[in-house]
Amino acid sequence: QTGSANTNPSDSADDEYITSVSIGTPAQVLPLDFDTGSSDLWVFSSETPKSSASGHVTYSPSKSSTAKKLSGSTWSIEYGDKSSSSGDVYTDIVTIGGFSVKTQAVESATKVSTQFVQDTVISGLVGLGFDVGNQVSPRPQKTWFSNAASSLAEPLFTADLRHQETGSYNFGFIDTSLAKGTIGYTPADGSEGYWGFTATGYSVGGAKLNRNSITGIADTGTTLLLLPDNIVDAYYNNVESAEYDDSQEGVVFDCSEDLPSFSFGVGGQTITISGDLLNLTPIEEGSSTCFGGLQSSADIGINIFGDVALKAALVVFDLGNERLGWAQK
Ligand SMILES: CSC[C@H](NC(=O)[C@H](Cc1ccccc1)NC(=O)N1CCOCC1)C(=O)N[C@@H](CC1CCCCC1)[C@@H](O)C(=O)OC(C)C
Repeated sequence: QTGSANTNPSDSADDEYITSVSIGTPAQVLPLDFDTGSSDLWVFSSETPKSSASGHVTYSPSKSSTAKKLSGSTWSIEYGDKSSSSGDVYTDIVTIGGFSVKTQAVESATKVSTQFVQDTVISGLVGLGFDVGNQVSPRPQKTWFSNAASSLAEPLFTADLRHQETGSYNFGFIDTSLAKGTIGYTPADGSEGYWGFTATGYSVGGAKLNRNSITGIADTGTTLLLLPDNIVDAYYNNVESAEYDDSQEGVVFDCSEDLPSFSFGVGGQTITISGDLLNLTPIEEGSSTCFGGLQSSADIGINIFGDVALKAALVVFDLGNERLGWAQK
C-alpha cells in the first residue's frame, strides 16, 4: 500500500507547507504542517479556547464516531522558534494521501502560543520525526508514519517541496521521475528524534565542492537553510549589497542582486540550490530589500537543512534503512 498527498506553500515566501489531513468518522479535514523536525500530531480542536481557535479549522472528537479519549495522557511541546502548544490526547482514524491509520494518537490542543493563534493557515502539525521525540506522557505515542510503516509497500516517505507551486509527500514509494539526478544515500541519525545526517562539503556558485563535513538535520518544518557563520559569510561575501539587519535578525540584500547558487555534498551527490531559491522574499510588501534564505545557525546550535534546501531536491526519508536519500530536482 502507498499514500500520496499534495502539499502547498502557505504564502509567497514559502514560509511553510500545508497538507490536507482527514481525521475521524465522518472525515474532518484539517490543513496541517508536516514536520520532520518533530514527532507529535497535534491539532486545534473543540477544546482549544474559542479566542485562540478563531480563524482555524478545528477537530471535534465528539463529532467523530471513531474517536476515543486516551485517558490520563497529556502532551506539551516547544519548537525551535519558541512557539508551543499542549493538551490531551484522543485516538482516531487519520488518513493522509489515501492511506489510513486506524488508531492514531491525535493530540488535541487546550493551549496554543500566540504564533499558532496568528498562523491561521495551519490547524496543527504532523510530526514525521522518530518516535523517540514524541511528547505524550505518561506513555509516548507513535507518529502517523511509524504506525503506517509496517503496512506501506516500503517503510519510507519522500518530500518534494516546490517554490510557489504544488509539491507532494509520498508514502511507501519513490517516484524517481520527480528528480533529475541520482538519489544518493547517507546514514540518518534518529537518536534525537529528528532526521540527522552529515553533508560532506559545500561550494558557492559553480565552484568545486570543498571537503567540510556539516552535521545537521533535514527539517520540512523549518523555512530556512541554517548553517555555521563561516559558511554564511563565505556565501554573502559574493553578494555586494549583503548586510546583517538587526531588526530582521538576518542578512538582507538588494532584491535586484543576482545571487550565486549554493551547493552541498551528500551521499556522493551534489545538491545545488539556485540563486533564486536563496532570495526568500522582500522584507516587507513592495520593499526593494530582500531577506536571505541562507542564515546563521549559531543561535540555534544545530544546522538545519530546511525548506530552502529541500526545495532543490527530492528527499527520501528511509526509516527501514535508517538513511536519507537526496537527488537534485
Ligand atoms: C530554528 S527552528 C525554527 C523553525 N521555525 C521556522 O522555521 C518558522 C516556521 C513558520 C513559518 C510560518 C509561520 C510560523 C512558523 N519560520 C521562521 O521562523 N521564519 C523566520 C525567518 O524567516 C522565515 C520564517 C521551527 O521551530 N520549526 C519547527 C516546526 C515549526 C512548524 C510551524 C509552526 C512552528 C513550528 C520544528 O521543525 C523544530 O522545532 O525543529 C527543531 C528540531 C529545530
